Amino acid sequence: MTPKKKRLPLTVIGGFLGAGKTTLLNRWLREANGLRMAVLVNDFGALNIDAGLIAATHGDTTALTNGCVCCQIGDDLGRALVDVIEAKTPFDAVVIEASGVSDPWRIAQIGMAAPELSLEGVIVLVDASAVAQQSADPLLADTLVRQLKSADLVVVNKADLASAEALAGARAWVGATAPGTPCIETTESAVPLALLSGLPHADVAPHVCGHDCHNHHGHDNPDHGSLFQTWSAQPETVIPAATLRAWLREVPPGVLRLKGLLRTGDGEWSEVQFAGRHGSLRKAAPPADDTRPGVVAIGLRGQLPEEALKEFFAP
Ligand SMILES: Nc1nc2c(ncn2[C@@H]2O[C@H](COP(=O)(O)OP(=O)(O)OP(=O)(O)O)[C@@H](O)[C@H]2O)c(=O)[nH]1
Repeated sequence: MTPKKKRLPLTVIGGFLGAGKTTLLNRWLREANGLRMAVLVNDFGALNIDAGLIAATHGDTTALTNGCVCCQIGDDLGRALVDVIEAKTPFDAVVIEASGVSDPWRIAQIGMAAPELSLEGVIVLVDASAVAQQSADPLLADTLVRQLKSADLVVVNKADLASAEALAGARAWVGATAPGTPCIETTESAVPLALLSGLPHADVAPHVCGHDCHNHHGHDNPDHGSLFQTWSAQPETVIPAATLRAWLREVPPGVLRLKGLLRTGDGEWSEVQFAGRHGSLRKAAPPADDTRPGVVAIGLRGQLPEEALKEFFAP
């Protein structure tokens, strides 16, 4: 019997800004243990900080640039997927991290167009500690709902930061928005890699969700690129860790998400993160290549405090 050529499983990770997508990706890469995973990362912003954070520890990461993967860089994604499919040393799986403001289902559709790929599923993360506030914001709600409706599996993450009441609220919101979609709760995006093969295979049934797919994955308002705005800088000077920590305690209003890799001392680098009202700073290995420091902030258009950001990061 001739063995059937195995199609490359594709998984798309989506979810709102800061929900834990990169954390999940890094976890899987740590667990991959001999599996060769191709990772395509898209950030909403001029600098692709995520690719830097992942590439700092793992290889085979392709940064997709130019904003939101689903509506602006279909070609880039297509080209990156062809490279993965045609790689001399074959990959075992491909994972795409969608930007925090994009619709992961659109990305999955681009992937499904390639006969060499088979869609394992779309995993959508939700920040348990912030989703109540985010979904109540009329300007953010549509993006969150669209993401959730794309999911084959919903991961309610950051359970450690949420009160019992907030967790119950997040669970109820997921249940009402994407009824019947499997949902798990995690801290630090603890979704085992082994779970991948258990996801519905969209090449068998386009989407196992119990709804009309067209409506279910409605894309009536894909223009989220104009809803959000980014600001970025590449500060060459050292910003001491204590100064950054103090700033993170009082991030100016209007910043929904901020992340970066910065110099915090002589030969010392730190990863700065802010999402859902929580900021953190941790030491990072100095980048091996000539990566420059960089920081990206995201907010609703017109609400990003650009002057305050510039004053602090790029005076
Ligand atoms: N306390 C806590 N922090 C978490 C958890 N998961 C992720 N984080 C932190 O939250 C911040 C954002 O996590 P990321 O994995 O970068 O989120 P993301 O969804 O990739 O963010 P974007 O790409 O900007 O949309 C980082 O500082 C993480 O270390 C969690 O379960 N609990």
